[in-house]
Amino acid sequence: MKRVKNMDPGFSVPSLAMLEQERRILSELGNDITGVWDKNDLITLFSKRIKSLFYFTHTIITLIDREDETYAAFLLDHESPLRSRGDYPELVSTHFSLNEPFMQTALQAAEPISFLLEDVMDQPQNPAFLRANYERGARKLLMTKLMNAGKPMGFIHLYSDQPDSFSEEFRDVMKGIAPQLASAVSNIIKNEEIFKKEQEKSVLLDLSNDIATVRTKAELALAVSTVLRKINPQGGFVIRSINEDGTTTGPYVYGLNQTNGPERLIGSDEATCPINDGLQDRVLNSPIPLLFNIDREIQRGITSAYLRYWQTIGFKEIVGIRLRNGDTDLGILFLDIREINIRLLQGLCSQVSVAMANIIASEQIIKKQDEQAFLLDFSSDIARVRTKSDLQAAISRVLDKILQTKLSMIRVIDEDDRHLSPFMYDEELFAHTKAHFAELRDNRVTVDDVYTAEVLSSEDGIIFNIEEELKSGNNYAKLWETTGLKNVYGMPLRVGNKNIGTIWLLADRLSKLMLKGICAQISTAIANIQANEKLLAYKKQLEVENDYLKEQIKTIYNFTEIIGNGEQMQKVYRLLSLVSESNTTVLILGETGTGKELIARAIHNASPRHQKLMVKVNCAALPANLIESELFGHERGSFTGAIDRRIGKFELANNSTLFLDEVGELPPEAQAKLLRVIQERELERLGGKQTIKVDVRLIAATNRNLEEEVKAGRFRADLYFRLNVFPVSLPALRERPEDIEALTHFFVQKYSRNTGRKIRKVAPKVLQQLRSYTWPGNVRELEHLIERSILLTTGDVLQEVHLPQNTTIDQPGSTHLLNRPLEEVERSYIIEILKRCSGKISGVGGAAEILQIPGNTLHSKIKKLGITKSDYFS
Ligand SMILES: Nc1ncnc2c1ncn2[C@@H]1O[C@H](COP(=O)(O)OP(=O)(O)OP(=O)(O)O)[C@@H](O)[C@H]1O
Repeated sequence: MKRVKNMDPGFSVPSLAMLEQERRILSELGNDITGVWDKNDLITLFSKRIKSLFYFTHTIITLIDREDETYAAFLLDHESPLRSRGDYPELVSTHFSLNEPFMQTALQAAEPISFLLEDVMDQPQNPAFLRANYERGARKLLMTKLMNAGKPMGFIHLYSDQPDSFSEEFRDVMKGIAPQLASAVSNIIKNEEIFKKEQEKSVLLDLSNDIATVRTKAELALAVSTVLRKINPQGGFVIRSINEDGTTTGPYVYGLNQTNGPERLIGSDEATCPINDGLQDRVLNSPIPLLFNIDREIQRGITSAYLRYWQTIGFKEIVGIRLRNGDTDLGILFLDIREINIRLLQGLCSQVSVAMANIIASEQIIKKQDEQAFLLDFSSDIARVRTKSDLQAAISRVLDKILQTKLSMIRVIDEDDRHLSPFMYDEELFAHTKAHFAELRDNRVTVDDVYTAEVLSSEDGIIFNIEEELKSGNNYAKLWETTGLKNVYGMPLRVGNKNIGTIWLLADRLSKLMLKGICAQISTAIANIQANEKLLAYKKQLEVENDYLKEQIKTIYNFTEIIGNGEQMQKVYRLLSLVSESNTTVLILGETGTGKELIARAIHNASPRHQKLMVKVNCAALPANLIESELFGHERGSFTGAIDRRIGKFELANNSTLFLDEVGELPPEAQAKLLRVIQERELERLGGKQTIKVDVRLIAATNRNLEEEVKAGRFRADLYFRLNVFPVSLPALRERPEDIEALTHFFVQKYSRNTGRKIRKVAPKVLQQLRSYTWPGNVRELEHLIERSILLTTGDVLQEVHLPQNTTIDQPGSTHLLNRPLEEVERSYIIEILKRCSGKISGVGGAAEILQIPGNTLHSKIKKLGITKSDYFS
């Protein structure tokens, strides 16, 4: 509706009625405008009323931003011809500088001022919207300043496609209604602010209602999604929480809209990113929300996987704001929104933070409860453990199957408090690197070893990151790497305050509480196993001692009763009283059957060690290949036939006396070992690695002339000197005939008692016979003779003894064998065979082989029959 007056400048005098109408319209407009609170209302009202009076094509209201000296569109006309332009959104969102010539002119003008677009649009600094309007047909622009509290707050721009538009009258009208327009704009701004605040309040209030009931992550995700929908219905969000390690973050909860595609990052491995990635750290350090352009951040070189993922799902700009509870950073809320409303976001974040802290706290409580329940289960499993295999089973059940944790190695500290021996490990785990594993396993690790020392001295163990250990050249790391797990947990095993070993577990993650609990349980189990093993060893030792004792009781009569008070034996007694109480090594020399063992027992019984059993080893009675095992013991599997661990006689005699009978018969290797044990007072079992300290008193005996044996090279001189510390020589029976009577009476009594006979006397003739015999088998021979004779005696007097005829012994092949006792025949026959074998008893071509009896049996027979070397070497 073009106004006639404007269309025809010549028609200058308006009719009264027209003026009236104009005044009425303007006054109505003024009244109506002051009541406007909404942007659309204002522009509609303005266009409706003014366009019926004056001609213009479209309008726009801009507002000045004093802070950054700019102005930007505030109120747009729906009829603007610019709307069809591609750059329209940019034009209406651009903040133009106030300091360009066009705007400066408009600002300085006291009254509405018009411009011909042609004149101003191409001036270099002038705003782009001038040319844009021109291109859409506008020719003239009228700028009317809107004032608020004496300062310009903005402009109403009116455009016309007629270069002669905007008459003086129109400018007067605009000047007249400018204050009302300004106050309407102020109202709208205020109204918008109030509305915005109300909206914020209602958003936060709704959120706080929702948040109050949040207990789980899913509920938190829902609450944040709901609030976000109000702020930006299209946007998604991700909350990344700070992991336990304090250096990385991972996705915590998220809400991505439908267009954002699959949420594949969540829970996947790459989702964990370092905090210091150049973006997350910036957000965490900023008290206000930060807006990021994702493409730009990636161009800047930030490589974190979440950023690339967001790019692929179409996020363009992201606002990041830190989530904190008190002084503790919890994580970051990333929102897919373009506009930052600091107050709203801060309100949102503080509520989310509280909810998140609550969820984390309740998750921790649940986790702790789960862990405690788990440890309780484990502890009841462990309580049943008695053996290593029980423990291995319990560990594999719990660690492997439930915690995805592998046992690399348990080492326990040896008795020497210095070395650590492998106690348990999972060989399967290193199946591909068997050789390397075996090499490291067999290393004699000590408590001073770098990693072991570090672990043993730590309070709660050390976590070794395998990747970092590889870089730093840790030799074990190459082995660990093959398992594909990330960390090694080296933990001390302790019972009370005492370190008992180390445990090395492989896992990606383990909680401290669990680790401590598991290690405490395993420590107890190991201590129990060790105690149990000790108990079994004691039991075994007791059994061995017991067997030994039983065996000894069969052969031992009355140790303290040594018969014979003659001059020769008195000398012996004097020596015994000198040496018994000390720990000195005694070497007892004497022919066979002179009572060397008896004297050895007498020394032991008179020594402070008498509470414990004296242990005897007959060095002649054992095959050479078993002597070492007999003396020093062996570990299981140390040689063929060693099916069980065995304690040697040396260990058995710990804190007691070891009697080495027939020491002259020891083979050379055994002599060397014996020497070492005597020198060092410690030994190693065959096939064993551990050294065992022993406190043993040695008594050795031999019927050989050891000096000659040394000279002949059959006996080590150094061993001889070690044994010959305190020699005691026992007289042959023929050298002490004065004792024969007492010995005879002693044996008569003993065997009468044993056989139930009542022989009270020995005929003088018999005593005479006994005294005149040469006794090659010494006291033993006398004892056996009396035993035999008693069986043949019928009355209560021993009237007859059957002494061997020395002259006939040497002729066993003769007819004299007839009419002789079986034992004598046996004796003569054995001597004959021994002569033929040049004294060789066992082995190929030995007497035992010819006689077809075991070597040990032949030894016993030789002893029993009183056969000496002089019998067959003469
Ligand atoms: N003085 C003694 N009083 C009582 N019995 C004795 C005496 N001397 C030896 N005997 C007895 O003689 C037997 C042989 O003694 P013993 O075994 O001690 O001799 P030995 O010298 O060790 O013999 P061998 O060298 O053959 O091993 C034993 O039964 C022992 O009790």
